[in-house]
Amino acid sequence: MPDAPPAAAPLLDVRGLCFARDEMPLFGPLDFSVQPGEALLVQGGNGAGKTTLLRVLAGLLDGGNGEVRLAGVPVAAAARAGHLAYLGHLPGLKADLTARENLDYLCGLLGRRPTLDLDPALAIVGLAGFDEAPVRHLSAGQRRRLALARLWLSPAPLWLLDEPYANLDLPGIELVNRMVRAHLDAGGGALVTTHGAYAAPPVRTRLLSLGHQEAVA
Ligand SMILES: Nc1ncnc2c1ncn2[C@@H]1O[C@H](COP(=O)(O)OP(=O)(O)OP(=O)(O)O)[C@@H](O)[C@H]1O
Repeated sequence: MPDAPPAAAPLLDVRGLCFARDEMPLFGPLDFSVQPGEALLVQGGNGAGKTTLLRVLAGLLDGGNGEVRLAGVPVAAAARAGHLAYLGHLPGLKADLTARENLDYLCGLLGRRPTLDLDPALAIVGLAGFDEAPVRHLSAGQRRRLALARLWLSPAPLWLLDEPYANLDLPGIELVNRMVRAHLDAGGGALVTTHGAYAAPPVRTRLLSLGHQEAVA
């Protein structure tokens, strides 16, 4: 009988991840993984460490101890940006560049799905017609939508989404949910932080409350 094919490595596998600030432990040790097709919801109150966790995972913040594997391979913090897509509180856009120039710049820096172009991505997030607008003229929600266009263009299978619903109207919340669902259907995975007080993606989701993890679906 032929051997069963090896199981795919998790998109993200975290072992013994701890973080302390000024020698005060904030979280950990944490052990969790994200499989292809799965979202992990990171919950906790204000100041619990959700943003810190995502920034440590994205390699934007030093000081985390433990092992982080991406698709089965240990990846040092400094090398992680090219392997995942991070959507933070601040959209990471350049205010003086136009919406389209920002996408062009970020895709040049971080890569782009070859099957997708910038204009369709702008249209998907509801920014058709805003391509030549400088980002400083966009509202907070429009900037968040532009950051979502960048996310949609990213070739990275793992998304780290910090409060992705912030500043979005109801259609924007539904847009995030559609994007997450499509990304997971295509074999991607996501970590999504939320206070739990409002929207969460309607997808196969496990829950990570900082300090303990439980299956909810
Ligand atoms: N740059 C910083 N310097 C010092 N302490 C910080 C810094 N950033 C965050 N903290 C502290 O670290 C803790 C965790 O902050 P973090 O932003 O990760 O929490 P959070 O769970 O994302 O909170 P919220 O739900 O309010 O966004 C908080 O006590 C915060 O005050």
